[in-house]
Amino acid sequence: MAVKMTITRIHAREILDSRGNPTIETEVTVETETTGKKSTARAAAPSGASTGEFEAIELRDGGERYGGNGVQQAVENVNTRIAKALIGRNVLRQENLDALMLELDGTENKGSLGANAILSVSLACAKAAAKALQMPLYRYVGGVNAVTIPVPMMNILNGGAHSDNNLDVQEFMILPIGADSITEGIRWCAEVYHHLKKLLKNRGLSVAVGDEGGFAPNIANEEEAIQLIMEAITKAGYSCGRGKQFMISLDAAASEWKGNAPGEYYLPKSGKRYTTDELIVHWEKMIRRFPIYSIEDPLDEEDWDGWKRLTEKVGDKVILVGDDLFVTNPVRLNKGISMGCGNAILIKPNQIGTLSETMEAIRMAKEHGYETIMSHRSGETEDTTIADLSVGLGSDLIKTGAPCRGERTAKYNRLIRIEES
Ligand SMILES: O=C(O)[C@@H](CO)OP(=O)(O)O
Ligand SMILES: [Mg+2]
Repeated sequence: MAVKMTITRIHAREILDSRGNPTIETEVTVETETTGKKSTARAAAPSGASTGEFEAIELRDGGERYGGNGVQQAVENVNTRIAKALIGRNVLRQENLDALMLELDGTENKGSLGANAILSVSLACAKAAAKALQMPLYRYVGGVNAVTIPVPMMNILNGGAHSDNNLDVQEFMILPIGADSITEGIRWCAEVYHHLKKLLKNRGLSVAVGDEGGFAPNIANEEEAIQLIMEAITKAGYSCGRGKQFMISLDAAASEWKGNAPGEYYLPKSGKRYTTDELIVHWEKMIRRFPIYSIEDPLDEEDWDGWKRLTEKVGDKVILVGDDLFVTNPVRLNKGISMGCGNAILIKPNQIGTLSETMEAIRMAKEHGYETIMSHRSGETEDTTIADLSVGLGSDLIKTGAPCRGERTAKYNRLIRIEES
């Protein structure tokens, strides 16, 4: 006999994210048929700043309230249209629930209900199901396969769209690849973070932080930023390089560098211009010079041919991560796989809008040998769902910001607890 856990209540509200912008949070209550016991769980949608052009639509109200950023329409969509369609359904049928919301939305990009509305319901349903079954979320989504903890990629220096002042590259991350556990890896990263702070202070540079908690000093260029980070790693007593304790990852977020025409790049802060081929040469040099584990969005989201050429040239030396390129979308990932673009995918559930499609993207990536990196957004809440998903869905890595700011540490701390369990 199939177990039935019926959705009895769905309620959304508008809350604040870490940038002080409104976002949507949804609560789902389910009743276990055999016992009559009720379980409630909630999930919130995060929000990006350097959003990919091909992401599912995040519904915002427009108008004057919250400068147009309100999500009252998305809240209304959950409390009326989605609630009506899902109440009475079995919460254990996640795929079915997600498919129902897609059907109800009826658009290609979830622009009718809003991907933020849909995601908050999709994740809250999974969390409520896990709670009703008295299991942690990672176990519910991963079953017996949930046995590995990802390596953290900590963004300790912010640039690009995440800070107004300094560098064109958006994120400078450290990876404790030599750590034996995530608890140890997180500690190493936090130690490096504090040494970087000291180094910056000693040089009279600002230690104010960007959106993801990394420092945002006025540094002249990317090379200097990486050198500083490597110095902080050494000062903290660790080694840096392939096969050593730490490696470095970058998120160029090059879709923010659109030039006048396709194949042309303009870096807004330094004022530099590149063609696709010049940028490829630039990345080849950077990889030769520094211990770089991965580069995310090294090229624009529409520069498929450039991605293919770059992957052919350096794909055996470095991980090339598609964020804006793939937008967690199985259709775009499929195109990238068949063309040979990149060798890893960033997984952001809110780029696609449902848990089922997120799982599909991960399944496809794994099947084709692409690394998977679970990721936060630059606008986050204290919701820790992605920590559980990273374990449950077997992500190789997780990027969720600096070891400071509560919305970031909430995820790292959750991973420490999962590891202990
Ligand atoms: O580009 C990214 O990878 C993300 C998260 O770090 O930034 P945003 O959420 O602003 O898109
Ligand atoms: Mg990115």
